Amino acid sequence: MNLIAADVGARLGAREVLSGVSCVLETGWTTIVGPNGAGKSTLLRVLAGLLPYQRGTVELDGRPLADWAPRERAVRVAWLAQAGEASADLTVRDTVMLGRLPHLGLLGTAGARDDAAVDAAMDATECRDWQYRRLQQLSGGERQRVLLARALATEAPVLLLDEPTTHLDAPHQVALAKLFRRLGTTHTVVSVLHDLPLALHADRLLVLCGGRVLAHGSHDDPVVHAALVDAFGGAVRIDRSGARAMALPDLG
Ligand SMILES: Nc1ncnc2c1ncn2[C@@H]1O[C@H](COP(=O)(O)OP(=O)(O)OP(=O)(O)O)[C@@H](O)[C@H]1O
Repeated sequence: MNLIAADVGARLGAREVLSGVSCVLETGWTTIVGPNGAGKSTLLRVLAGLLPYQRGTVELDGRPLADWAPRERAVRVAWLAQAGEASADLTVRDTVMLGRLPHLGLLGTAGARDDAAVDAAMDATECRDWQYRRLQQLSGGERQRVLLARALATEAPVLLLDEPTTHLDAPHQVALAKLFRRLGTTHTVVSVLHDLPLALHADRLLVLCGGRVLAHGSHDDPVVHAALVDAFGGAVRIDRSGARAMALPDLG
């Protein structure tokens, strides 16, 4: 399932935050990178149908996003917010079960299918061991893994994840990158990441700066590397000496 943005322009207040953004997001793991304020979260919110835009079109599987009924869209597009909201009083399991809401009927009764999806999502982010603890009893990184599990529990074919690795330690960041790579073989995974070394493991990078797409392509594309250096004003250098390019801070 793909998401296609064509010439999207979006304003927040009086500011034009996205200008002429076009991109095709399809099966695979794409990471959006760019400096603070580049418009990454705004683009993700537009793609999720959470923010109206003033120009252009966004289509999910060939149909304008706005034409999808909210529940139809919610079972196809999962969303993880940058600072995800969750009730501190809920248990981990109940929080992850909220990801099943778009699937539940009018009575809202979860069945075996929902339980299985919740178990699989908790296993994927390693939070099943504390499924009966409340969110208020978790650390920042543990909470983040629960919120990611909530998004995964939707079993949506399109995952839009705003800074999913926030608060995570190195082993869990690596585990997530592996998960996204694996999911990317069947799903459309779009993440916003600030961690460039990790971002370069995505199948494709979308470099955003000043609300415009500077480049969109493979992690080994020199045009993408040049756009990264451009976007970060030379604070980043790309080392292409190894089997896979690395983005490194350039301290001069
Ligand atoms: N409610 C708002 N009203 C006006 N401008 C806003 C509003 N929210 C965000 N902006 C501006 O829109 C621009 C894009 O914001 P956005 O959150 O999309 O950036 P980002 O690339 O995700 O940044 P970061 O890396 O800091 O998370 C920023 O310049 C920001 O100041």
